[in-house]
Amino acid sequence: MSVEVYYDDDADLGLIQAKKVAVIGYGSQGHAHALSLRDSGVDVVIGLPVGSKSRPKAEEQGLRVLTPAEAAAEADVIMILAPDTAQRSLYAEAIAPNLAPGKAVFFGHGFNIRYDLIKAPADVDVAMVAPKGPGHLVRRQYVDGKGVPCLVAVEQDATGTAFQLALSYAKGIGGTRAGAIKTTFKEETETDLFGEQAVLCGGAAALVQTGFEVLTEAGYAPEVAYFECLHELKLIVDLMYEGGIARMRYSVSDTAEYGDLSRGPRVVDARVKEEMRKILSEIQSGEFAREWVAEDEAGRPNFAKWRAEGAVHPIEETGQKLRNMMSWVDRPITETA
Ligand SMILES: NC(=O)C1=CN([C@@H]2O[C@H](COP(=O)(O)OP(=O)(O)OC[C@H]3O[C@@H](n4cnc5c(N)ncnc54)[C@H](OP(=O)(O)O)[C@@H]3O)[C@@H](O)[C@H]2O)C=CC1
Ligand SMILES: CC[C@](O)(C(C)=O)C(=O)O
Ligand SMILES: [Mg+2]
Ligand SMILES: [Mg+2]
Repeated sequence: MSVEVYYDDDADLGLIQAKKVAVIGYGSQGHAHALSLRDSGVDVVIGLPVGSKSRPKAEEQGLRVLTPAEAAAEADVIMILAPDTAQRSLYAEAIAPNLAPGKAVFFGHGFNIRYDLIKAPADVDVAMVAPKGPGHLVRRQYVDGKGVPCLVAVEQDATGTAFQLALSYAKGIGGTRAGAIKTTFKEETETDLFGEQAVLCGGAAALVQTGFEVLTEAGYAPEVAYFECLHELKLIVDLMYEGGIARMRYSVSDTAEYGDLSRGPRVVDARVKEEMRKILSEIQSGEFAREWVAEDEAGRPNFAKWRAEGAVHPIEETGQKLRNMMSWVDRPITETA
């Protein structure tokens, strides 16, 4: 099955420049979309609740900030970049009452549409522009003249132009510099959740922490274990990013490559693969979504407990100390104006 990939020349920036865009939320993705759209010549307004701690940041960066309802009322395109768990009530209270035929509701991730938490009226466009990277890097890449690839999807095409408009939006945030892939809300949501749970965040964090624990519990210095299991991972992944696993294997020693080929499959073995399949089926069945929505409604007790446990894992203290010695590594996460 081949996918359709769109680049800058396939997208007409004029389509989004002709609209007023409300970006609702000014966090990781919100600030990146808003600032890059503005720099691409788009008329942007930010929607944030009164008292939101993001308000001063957006205002300092020269953006006009209204409440979500006011921003939605003014805009032709409403991009929802509040947390996934906040979107359902935000939509019901502030966005739905301010929709009109021909407007567009956009998402940066398909969670609320895929799991039927939001249902838009038939006369509006519903589309998605989902960058495949953290918001702060989406902005950094845009500023550096590069881009983070995006997934673009249309759930509802009331105007007949929803896809071209979404592609134009993707161009405005630098996505079509790297490539925008046409997909569906279902595919984006399920693969994004799987990727972050099994590989990118959950899998990688557990791999790093466990490797660090094995070395330090065996008596090796935490500093050596940190460099080995965390710091160097970025350098190894950089090679994979640039030229695939093959380039990484080309660059490491034969000894490392033999260890990789002979031991890697023992670490990520058939049991791990089976667990990954289970994780995927919980996503596909909606079990994960129900669990996460219930956890959020209960005040996030497990989330808070696990987050606190992670924050005091010994690798964090060791890392903090070592990163302080490498000024070029500890690059603060800033909202690049
Ligand atoms: N983080 C990422 O890089 C990626 C995120 N996404 C998707 O983008 C969306 C946004 O996620 P992310 O950027 O991580 O979110 P963040 O948690 O970083 O930021 C959320 C923003 O929304 C604001 N907010 C909170 N509640 C409301 C509300 N009820 N109404 C309006 N604004 C509100 C917050 O304000 P305050 O400061 O007051 O809390 C904050 O500005 C999600 O759908 C996510 O899945 C997709 C790809 C990557
Ligand atoms: C990998 C995590 C992510 O899906 C992302 C940055 O793409 C997210 O939801 O933040
Ligand atoms: Mg993602
Ligand atoms: Mg995600």
